[in-house]
Amino acid sequence: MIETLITRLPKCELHIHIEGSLEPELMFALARRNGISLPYASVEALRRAYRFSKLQDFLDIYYQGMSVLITEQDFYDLAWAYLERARADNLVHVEMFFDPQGHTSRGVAFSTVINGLHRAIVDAEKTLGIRASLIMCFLRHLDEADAEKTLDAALPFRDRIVGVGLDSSEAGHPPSKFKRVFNRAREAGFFLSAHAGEEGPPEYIWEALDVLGVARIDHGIRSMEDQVLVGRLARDKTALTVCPLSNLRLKVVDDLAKHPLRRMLDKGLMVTVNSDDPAYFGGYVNQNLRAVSDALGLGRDEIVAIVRNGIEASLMTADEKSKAFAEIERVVDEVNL
Ligand SMILES: Nc1ncnc2[nH]cnc12
Ligand SMILES: [Zn+2]
Repeated sequence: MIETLITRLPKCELHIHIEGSLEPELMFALARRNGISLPYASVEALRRAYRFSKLQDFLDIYYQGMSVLITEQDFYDLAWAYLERARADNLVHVEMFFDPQGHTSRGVAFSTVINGLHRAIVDAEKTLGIRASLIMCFLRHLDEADAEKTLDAALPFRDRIVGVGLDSSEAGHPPSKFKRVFNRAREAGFFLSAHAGEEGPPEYIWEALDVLGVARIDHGIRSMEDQVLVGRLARDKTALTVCPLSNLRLKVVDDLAKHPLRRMLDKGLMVTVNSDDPAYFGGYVNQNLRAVSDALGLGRDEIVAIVRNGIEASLMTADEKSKAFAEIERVVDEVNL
């Protein structure tokens, strides 16, 4: 029954790295198309390599995987495959991260990336009825000057990018390292978010809020180690884009039954559930919702609250949000748990 509810509710995804949706089958197809050889004999061998003991283990494989993306059509095919999959999960709106420096550092032009992703988004809106927006992330293991250059490259495409985020290796790379570039992004009118408190300490969440001035925290699960911070996040209704299967696969939690998500909800935090890098972590949004529902015994009210949070925290228009809330009411009545 919870299963039916999860499937049928209209949902948003606010934390998906589009390069992290590159399924092994598509990775091999693109490698073949572009004459690139991968250091794995088969799709199965590649999948077997997806055993991580920390964030950096994953990132090493993730950057290697994205090296098959060369042409505009590759970026189109990547985003299109994800959007079709998202539609099957009944997502109505997606805010999609992309990592331009993961491509420009390999000689792929910024315009190639953005043109391919944007074209898939336009087509998906027309033929799948799903809306998507792009959030450009700076790689925090690189220096701020590199992020500044990336922001300069993005400005001609300002109308195709809604926001700016911060991702990659968290430990040792505090948000404050990117203070100036985030200030510039704010002045240019971008929505701001940052990964913080995934592996990094609660101090990084404070910095993301107070130094970078972000409106949303990606992950943020380590906020639970600082009750003053929890109070602040709850009072301000700051959305946290939590990614349970990612946390499990990257050993941020060793057991989903111990995941802090339910405690976060109990503290009044605005928790949303998302997939992060679904091709690597074994689940899209519905699978993440199912997994936490099973492991933490979440019932109808908690699932509906999480899904409503995702809609509320999204960049959809007020009108789109009202429609989604009305559809939630309708589905809840119909499923009648
Ligand atoms: N979970 C994650 N944390 C930080 N950077 C990432 N880039 C892609 N996935 C990420
Ligand atoms: Zn992420």
